[in-house]
Amino acid sequence: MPLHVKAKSKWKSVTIDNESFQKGNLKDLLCCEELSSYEIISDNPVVKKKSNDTTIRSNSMKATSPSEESKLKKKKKRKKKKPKPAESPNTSDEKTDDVNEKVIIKENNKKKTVQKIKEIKQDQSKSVKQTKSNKKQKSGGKIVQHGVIEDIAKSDAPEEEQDNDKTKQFSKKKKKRGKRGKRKNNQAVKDEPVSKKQKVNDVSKETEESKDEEKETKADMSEWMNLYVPEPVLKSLGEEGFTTPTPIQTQILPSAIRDRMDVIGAAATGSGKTLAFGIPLIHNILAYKEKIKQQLESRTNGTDISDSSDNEESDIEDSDNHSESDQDIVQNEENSETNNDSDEDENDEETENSSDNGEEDQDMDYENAKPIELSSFGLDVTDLDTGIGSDESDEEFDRPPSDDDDFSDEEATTGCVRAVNNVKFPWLDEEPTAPTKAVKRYQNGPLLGLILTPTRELAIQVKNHLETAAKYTDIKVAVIVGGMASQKQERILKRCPEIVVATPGRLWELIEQGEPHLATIKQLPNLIIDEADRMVEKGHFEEMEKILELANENEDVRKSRQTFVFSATLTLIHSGPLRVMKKQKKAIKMDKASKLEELVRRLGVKDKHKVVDLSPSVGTVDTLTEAKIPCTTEDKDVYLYYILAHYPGRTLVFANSKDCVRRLTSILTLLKCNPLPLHADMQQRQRLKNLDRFTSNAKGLLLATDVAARGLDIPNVEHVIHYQVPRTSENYVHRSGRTARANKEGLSVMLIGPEDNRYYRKIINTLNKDEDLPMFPIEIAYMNTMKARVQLARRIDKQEHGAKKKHVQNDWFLKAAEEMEIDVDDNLLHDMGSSSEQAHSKQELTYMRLELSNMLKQPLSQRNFSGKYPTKSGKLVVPYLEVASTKTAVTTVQEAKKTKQDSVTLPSKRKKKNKFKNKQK
Ligand SMILES: Nc1ncnc2c1ncn2[C@@H]1O[C@H](COP(=O)(O)OP(=O)(O)OP(=O)(O)O)[C@@H](O)[C@H]1O
Repeated sequence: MPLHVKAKSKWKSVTIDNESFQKGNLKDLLCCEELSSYEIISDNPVVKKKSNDTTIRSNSMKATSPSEESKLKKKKKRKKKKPKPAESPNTSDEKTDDVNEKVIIKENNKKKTVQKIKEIKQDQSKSVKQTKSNKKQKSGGKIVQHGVIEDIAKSDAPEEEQDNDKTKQFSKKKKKRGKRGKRKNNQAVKDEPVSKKQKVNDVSKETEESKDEEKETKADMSEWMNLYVPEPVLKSLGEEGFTTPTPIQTQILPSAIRDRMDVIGAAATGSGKTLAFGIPLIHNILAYKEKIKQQLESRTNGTDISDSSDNEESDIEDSDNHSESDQDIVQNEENSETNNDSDEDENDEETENSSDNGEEDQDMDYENAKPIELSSFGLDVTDLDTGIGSDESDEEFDRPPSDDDDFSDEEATTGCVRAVNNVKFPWLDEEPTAPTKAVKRYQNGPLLGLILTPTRELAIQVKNHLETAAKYTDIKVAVIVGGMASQKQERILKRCPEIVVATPGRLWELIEQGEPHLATIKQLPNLIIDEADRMVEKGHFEEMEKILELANENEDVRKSRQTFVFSATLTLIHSGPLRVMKKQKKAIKMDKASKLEELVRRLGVKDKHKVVDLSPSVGTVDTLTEAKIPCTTEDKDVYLYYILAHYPGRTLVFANSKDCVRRLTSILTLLKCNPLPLHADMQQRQRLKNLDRFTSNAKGLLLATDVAARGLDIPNVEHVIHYQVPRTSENYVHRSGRTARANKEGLSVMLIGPEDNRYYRKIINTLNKDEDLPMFPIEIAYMNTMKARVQLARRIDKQEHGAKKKHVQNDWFLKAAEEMEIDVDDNLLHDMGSSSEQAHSKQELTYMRLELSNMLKQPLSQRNFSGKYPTKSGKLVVPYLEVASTKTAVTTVQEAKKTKQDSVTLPSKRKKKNKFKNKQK
């Protein structure tokens, strides 16, 4: 079959040294030219296939006569015919010589391709640059031949083409298949002719994959090795970059996993307590599941389960206890109702009737809205257009609750994706002939771990944390908290998650309703109480006590259960004022031991338990810088504004009441500080939305009550400001612990008004702070302008909020009267003033807003400015003073502290020097 070369670039002359001519080797040669880009064209339509624009170096002879051309072709043919025809698997007697030739060419090509791959693989270890230069150095002729043959081979065989396509598809799939697939694919690459480009691509893909694998294996996890961490958890820890266990994790894991002891853990905020209880929990569940699986297998094989389980080691004792419990579960569940409604419409909007207790976890009000993404909290909740930070944000606080307001569907991404039929657990009674059914049932097992937390946000966070740690297992984690429709949570529970993270109120509500999965709480093998000191506070969580009562009902179950009790302030002791102690001679001083004893008793912890107390003696971590600003109550707003304006890092401001948060939100919004409120009276989705916004903004400002004080792990919070001093030392520790987490620096500042003084003293005493906290340095130059702004903002807020409050109350009263069909005496309603008075008030507000807006455009300080120098344009240029400090707040406080220390020590040094001089005299 005639083949033609179609030039795609210009022929370039090639110089040949004279010696070659003299030897007579090139007597027929007229000229020598080189073609770097070309296309092979065959008369056969099937062979008409383009070569790639492979830029190659070639030595070509341009024949000037037909005889010379034919000679050249013959030469080429002879070269190509070298391989034995027998080597070709496709050779057939019926085929033409041309076809034979092509097959031979293909075989030849295959060999070269394989050789090439080997070469390229070897070259992988060298730099890319080197590889390129190596290729250039190779003989041009060889590469030409390779290129030609490759193209012919490709075009020649449609079947082959298909195979190649398959190979490509396969190579796409291989990524998913992992190692095994990759090995197979490599084989495929060897067997098939592949283009050079494809080869290089494949090899580079392979290298990328092996790099990924390396990354995975590269993380040195040796420090976790003696801590009995399950393999899949190690893998996810490695991925998270957690190569070193924190001290609390190192201390707790062996006792919890190897010795299966109950653990009471106290360690500083941000020290990794969640994983300290999370890893043992995951371990226990994996061990339990493995045991059940083995039992199932032995059942299906006709072996007696009890025999095999009796002979097991290590975990056996515990597992046996579990199986004992399981028997109970079976009995228990047999009596319970079977649910088969996993196909329910997931888009229902339901009314929520949370019964959660405590200031931190109250019922939410609801309203309709669009779904939004809450990345950091892993939730999809419905959106609100209230625009926090906007002038309308006040409405949010005053609006009466609406019935159809709720979390959107599946907002709490529980990670429970399996459809579940029922919560029955009768795998032990299953016929050995039905292994698949039994395995399915086994997957829908009882509740294996319950984690109780005081707030919804913390519960969601813990759930996310555990899901990450357990991502290479089949363990399902669900969150059950108030503020979500209980029907949806019931659906989540039907999927039988092994772990439930919950706030006590909603959990108890569902238990009371007889939710079948939660009914297995009576056989609960793992219980964790996070922030335990808060959870057991008197009258705080009534439901908590009821849950514990139920879980501890069966003494055998309680004894076989593993219980974890954690908090940063578990061992914090309040000494109390000495004069009171002296007066009440009989008063017993609460010490660590008695505090823990009380916890053990109330939570049903086993008598033999391990206490790990790594909490710092001063309550807070070393990396936390603390400071104070003593001031009048009135000036607190100004100082707060000052800190925010000077140090615009991510800041969390705590106030003692929801009303204070509301007021500050309004004022700081007017001052364009973009605050985000967070308190228990807000709708749950708005709470999460604000947390998410705060987390994603490096200069975010969150104004919160103590609902955000415990456990929240928001990355890189730079400052915590206590607008009001917390009433307990525990709250001070937890609030301050939102910054300076995981060995990072952070600042905690207390604004101390006259009403805060005694609480401040108490905190300093309880936390054994050996000295008064340093003053937070303030530059007086800015204060007057700041004060004027703040005062105006306060006036606006007062007028606006006052009118709004009256309006809402009147509306509510009128509505109630209408429902009761009674007339309302006008005297009972708030006087909103005449219409002209109302119009006047509105106008006044507009002026004030305008004035504030102008004020905010002015510089904060006009020092260095005499006001005498008009510019070319005739306007005065007010020098703009950069208000944001170039130093961090932490550095500012630390430097001020050092200067103060120096100034204290200096006079005494001077005195000494003087004494020395006097003596000399
Ligand atoms: N071994 C580890 N290596 C690195 N980071 C870790 C490790 N363990 C936990 N962390 C990270 O440290 C941070 C704090 O952990 P965690 O929230 O568990 O602290 P905590 O002790 O429970 O704090 P708090 O008392 O405030 O609740 C988290 O971001 C967590 O992912």
